[in-house]
Amino acid sequence: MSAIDKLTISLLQMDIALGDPDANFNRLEQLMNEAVTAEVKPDILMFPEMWNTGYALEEIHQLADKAGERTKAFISEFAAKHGVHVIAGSIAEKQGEHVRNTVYIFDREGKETAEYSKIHLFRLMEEEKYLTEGEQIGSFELEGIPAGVMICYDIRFPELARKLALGGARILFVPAEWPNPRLHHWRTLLMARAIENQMYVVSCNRVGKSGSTEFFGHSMVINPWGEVLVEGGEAEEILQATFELSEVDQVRSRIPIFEDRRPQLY
Ligand SMILES: NC(=O)CCC(=O)C(=O)O
Repeated sequence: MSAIDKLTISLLQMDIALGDPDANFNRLEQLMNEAVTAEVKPDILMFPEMWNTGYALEEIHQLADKAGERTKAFISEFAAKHGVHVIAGSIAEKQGEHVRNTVYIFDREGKETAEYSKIHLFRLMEEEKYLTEGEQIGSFELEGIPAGVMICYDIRFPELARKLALGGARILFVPAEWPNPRLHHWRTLLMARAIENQMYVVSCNRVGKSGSTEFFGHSMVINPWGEVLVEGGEAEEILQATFELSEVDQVRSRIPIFEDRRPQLY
């Protein structure tokens, strides 16, 4: 059993201004202030992929946050002030000569506890031409709960989700910028990752347009049985779900796939 059982998460399904970090920081701050109020106090906030710049890849080396300093200061202060965990979407982060697509995780005290850089770069959006891939998987603990994080295209690689699950993950977080016309893939892959690994899958996708590319939202929280607890529409919104980690144990003991695996054969 995990340290705490019940968690409430708020997903900030936002539009992203292409190549305009100031506008994106301002919009995100407004949404964060709407998401955490005296009446509503989620345990976790989560944002979409590359929310600081969008896919402004040709200018990404100028626009990326240097060592993530601006993002880290901003999120850390908010997390500590409101006592909330933050899965800070991902940002374009500059480290020396390299720009990576990186997610930072903050705890309720505002301390950064983990980071993960996308390991599978998406050629259809030319990420591999401008970005450097990460070299480590995204395993971490959130208040004693083993968890994992993958970014967008990563969900097409079931081996990665399985590795995180075998490492103990009970929740998988997926920030994304997943566009039309692949809604069917988005929903199916997220549900598959939840069902096959019997864990919660929590995804936050952006909305809006970038040139001719349209992003459809449909952020989702899916339980370990594969049921969708909440799903966004196609406009900006804050989605919320409350779930119990003990459901992971219930599903895993009902159909014990982790005991029945035959990895010696495959
Ligand atoms: N930002 C991304 O990784 C997009 C992935 C995507 O659209 C896909 O179909 O895969």
